[in-house]
Amino acid sequence: MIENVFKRKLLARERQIGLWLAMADAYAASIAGQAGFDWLVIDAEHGPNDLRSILAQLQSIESTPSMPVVRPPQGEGWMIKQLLDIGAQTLLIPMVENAEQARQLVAACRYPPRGRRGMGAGIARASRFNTIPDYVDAADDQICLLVQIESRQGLDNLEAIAAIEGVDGLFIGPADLAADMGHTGNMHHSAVQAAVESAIGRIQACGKPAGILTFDVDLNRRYLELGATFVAVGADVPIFTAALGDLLAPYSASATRPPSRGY
Ligand SMILES: O=C(O)C(=O)C[C@H](O)[C@@H](O)CO
Repeated sequence: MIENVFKRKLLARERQIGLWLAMADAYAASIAGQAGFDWLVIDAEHGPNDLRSILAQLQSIESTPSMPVVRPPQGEGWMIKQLLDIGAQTLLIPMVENAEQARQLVAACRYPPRGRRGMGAGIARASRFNTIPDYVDAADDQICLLVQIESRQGLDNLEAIAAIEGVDGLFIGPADLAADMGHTGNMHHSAVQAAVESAIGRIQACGKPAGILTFDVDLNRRYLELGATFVAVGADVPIFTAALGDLLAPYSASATRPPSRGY
């Protein structure tokens, strides 16, 4: 069986530094994989990814030291089935707001009788095309399910969501949380930051690892100090945009200099 190193380290509470990939490009994913990040999010919620582009990125990351995490547009059973069959082992599910939703997600990630994942990996990449003889027996334990808490309702139900066996980590989405709290585009608002910091503590008090994404290095240091285990520190698109703007700036007043506000 292929070991999910991200999951092993997460459960051991080893700090893991990640990068968001929204370029939806396998060649760019290879470059990011060689840069030394522990984990890379292939983002199909806001990146223009489909099953084929996710597959290509999984294949290119496999030959690097990084571990892939796939974020589908939402937590639908049929999407999860396809992603697991192409070999994704770690999923990050957006907008999880209650325990029942979390329970359904866990079931979608596990074979019967523990869950309701459809049989068929024998013809898919997950089992390396049926060359992993014990795949069906060993698969469940290598799947890592991360759920995103990014609304007031999700915060209200945080403890109930964390209590679901099979939820391996809780990841705070500060941009969506800020929007839901009425501070759209301003995750730095003091009320949002207070909610984020409290959530990091509450997740750990439940005995689960906490994760988050921000492009702000000082906030990342703070979150790590507070005990966050898996922290994504940037995203490929804004990094590329800023680097191109910096390159062009000495020659042109029209160089693009986007604000780094983290949404
Ligand atoms: O709410 C958030 O924050 C997220 O879910 C991450 C966002 O999708 C975005 O900030 C990625 O750049």
